[in-house]
Amino acid sequence: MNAAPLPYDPQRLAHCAGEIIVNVRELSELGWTPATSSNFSRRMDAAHIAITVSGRDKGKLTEADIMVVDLDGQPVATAQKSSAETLLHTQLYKRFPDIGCVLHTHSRVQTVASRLYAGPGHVHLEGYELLKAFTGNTTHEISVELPVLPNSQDMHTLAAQVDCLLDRQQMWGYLIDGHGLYAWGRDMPEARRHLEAFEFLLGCELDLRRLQR
Ligand SMILES: CSC[C@@H](O)[C@@H](O)C(=O)COP(=O)(O)O
Ligand SMILES: [Zn+2]
Repeated sequence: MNAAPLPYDPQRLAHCAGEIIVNVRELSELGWTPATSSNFSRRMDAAHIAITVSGRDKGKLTEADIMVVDLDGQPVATAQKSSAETLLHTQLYKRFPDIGCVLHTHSRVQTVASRLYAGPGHVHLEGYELLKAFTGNTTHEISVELPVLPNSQDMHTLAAQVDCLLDRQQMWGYLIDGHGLYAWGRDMPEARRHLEAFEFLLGCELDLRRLQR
């Protein structure tokens, strides 16, 4: 008996999975995905998202660790369990049709910064040449407020907080207190550039705080 045809293009899944695997291996080598933390996704088409399976070692991903969900986060043609934080990915894809990639990491710099700036609720980034790494910015003479949200194990609570922020401002990422960073872009290179820029700028802010004490 023939199996039912897949509702997505398997070659597109292979392409997206390959992109996730290669990039996440590099991020893991930097120490940004400790202890199976972090999750990653890529838009495949208008209705399907390739996303990491929950609980996998992100430094050792293979194609078997990437699955497909729909825009409501429901698994498609698989019994695997997607990331516990799937809703934080799908809310972005649903809301912004041009977002193509969402990256979430737990680096030490991101985690320490999230603790230090949870009180004010944002990290003020100003005067850095690297602010031009964020799409749309053409000068260092601007400021970017990176939001810091309270952590929660309830993804609906977190997603509601993110939605409130997205109603008010254009943004390329946010921190969650004691947790890590979400960053995104239209494709993998853009999302990765934003993620690396946040990591670098947060590292600068932490160094400045230490040196100015
Ligand atoms: C291993 S602790 C980190 C998790 O609780 C979570 O924050 C995380 O980033 C990974 O969850 P996952 O379900 O593997 O996508
Ligand atoms: Zn996480």
